[in-house]
Amino acid sequence: MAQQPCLSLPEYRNVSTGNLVVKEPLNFWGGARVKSKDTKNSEPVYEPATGRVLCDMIPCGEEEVDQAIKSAHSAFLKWSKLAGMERARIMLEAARIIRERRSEIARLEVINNGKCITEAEVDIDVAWQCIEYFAGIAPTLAGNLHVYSFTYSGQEPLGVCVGIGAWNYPFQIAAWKSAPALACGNAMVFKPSPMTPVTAVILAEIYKEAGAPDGLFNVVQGAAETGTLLCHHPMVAKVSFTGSVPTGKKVMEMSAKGVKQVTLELGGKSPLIIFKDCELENAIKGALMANFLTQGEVCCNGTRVFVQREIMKPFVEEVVKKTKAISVGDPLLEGTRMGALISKPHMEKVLGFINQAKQQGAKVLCGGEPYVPSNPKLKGGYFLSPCVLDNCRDDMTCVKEEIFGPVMSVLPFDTEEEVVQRANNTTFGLASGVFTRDIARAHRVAENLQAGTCFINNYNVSPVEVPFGGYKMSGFGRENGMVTIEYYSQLKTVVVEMGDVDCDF
Ligand SMILES: NC(=O)C1=CN([C@@H]2O[C@H](COP(=O)(O)OP(=O)(O)OC[C@H]3O[C@@H](n4cnc5c(N)ncnc54)[C@H](O)[C@@H]3O)[C@@H](O)[C@H]2O)C=CC1
Ligand SMILES: C[N+](C)(C)CCCC(=O)O
Repeated sequence: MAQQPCLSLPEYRNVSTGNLVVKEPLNFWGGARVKSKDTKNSEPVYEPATGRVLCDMIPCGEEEVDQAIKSAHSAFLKWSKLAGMERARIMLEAARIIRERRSEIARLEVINNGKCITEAEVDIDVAWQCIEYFAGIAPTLAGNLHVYSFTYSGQEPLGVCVGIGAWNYPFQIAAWKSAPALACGNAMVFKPSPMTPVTAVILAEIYKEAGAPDGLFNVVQGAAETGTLLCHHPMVAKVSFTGSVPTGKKVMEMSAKGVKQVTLELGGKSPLIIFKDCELENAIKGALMANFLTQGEVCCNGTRVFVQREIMKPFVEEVVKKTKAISVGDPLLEGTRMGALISKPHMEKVLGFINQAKQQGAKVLCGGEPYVPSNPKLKGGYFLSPCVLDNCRDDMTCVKEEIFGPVMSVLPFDTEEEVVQRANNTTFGLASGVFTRDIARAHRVAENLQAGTCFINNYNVSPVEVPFGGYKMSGFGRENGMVTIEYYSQLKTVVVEMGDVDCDF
């Protein structure tokens, strides 16, 4: 096996856009970075802000996936026997190291993903908060004793869990999946998206440095083929997936063959409903937060913005003014508020949605075009000016399908009953939002919306203490919050007879 010791990584704290090349191996198992064996299927990974090759993603084959899973299994045997307090101590140390290396990890995330630095720093904070939160739960995972029937039940881990991640929150997704898994006593093999292979391996190094047994958190690189190998492997007990609906269905099918548990965190086309009695300035800020974080590449974004007709004009005027003022450019600069989309094909897909919207009668109020920053080193980057679409109708493609780009569709409505019905008229159900000063209306609308989250008078705030996940085709299972423990553990019931066996035979 081509194993290498933990490398001392270059100082990422000082890298700038356009000058980093990652050469270190990006897999991790057995407590060390591992070079992929077969380079023939390697794919270039691009820096979104420049279009330059950042590194090669060399997918893991069957033998390597097997090694990673076996490494996880041997760690699981040790880790699952530790007391919750001991697991917590190691996880808290991992959270502390992430905090210490925040700036360096955030910069790497920016270079690989294209999002702006202020957002990436928040993502890294959410990652260590998530690990800290689940570390806090680990010692509390005691069972229940039913004294008079003398039975007891307790939570046991599942075994080796697989995490499959998307490219929009690479480090944070790795933390959201590994923290509850490890807190419950499981081990994990994580496969990042082939487009963002760079930061998950740093999380693996951090867990090791914090004292985790070798093999506890492993990283295998690859795309669909490697993901398939993971889902089919007989030693895997669970798959937690973040990504698109079509791939989520495949993951579920493959997992069904081995009766593996599944968590699916899939796409969305979430509604944001703005009533005329709202505080308009906050509603406008909410609409921007609901659409333009991470260049609009966020699964829970509120991309269908329903605005009550009476306030449509002032809303649109101000939203367009603020959208035009978003500074797009070098994502590593403090002043930038929107970076580059993940890839050229993805940018073209988003532009295709905008063109189709125009053909179907939507009006582009601003943006929606490739943007070339003045800095020459960014001229090959995948930048797009943020876009607001007016004259939208519910039957348009831009209103029905997940675009995953900086495109807000604005739709007028008249009554609460009508808008709730239209908001629910989708196969997705990840998130939703409502702006109103009427507290009774806010709760009524939240109750009637078919979505896993409803934000009242804000959008896209997801503290790690609260569950996050979808209704309908946006998936099932939850991430974050106490409830996630249920998705990474199983219950053992022990029945104790205190007298003689009452036998019918
Ligand atoms: N819910 C969300 O947060 C996300 C939604 N999306 C949506 O999906 C679209 C396509 O993006 P992709 O990155 O191609 O998403 P995808 O769903 O194909 O990929 C997500 C992950 O699944 C892996 N994967 C792909 N095929 C697999 C298979 N057969 N078995 C196991 N794993 C497999 C990928 O390598 C990646 O790690 C986006 O344009 C967006 O609309 C994408 C990323 C995240
Ligand atoms: C961090 N947050 C809540 C804005 C989005 C996380 C979900 C995703 O992976 O898109």
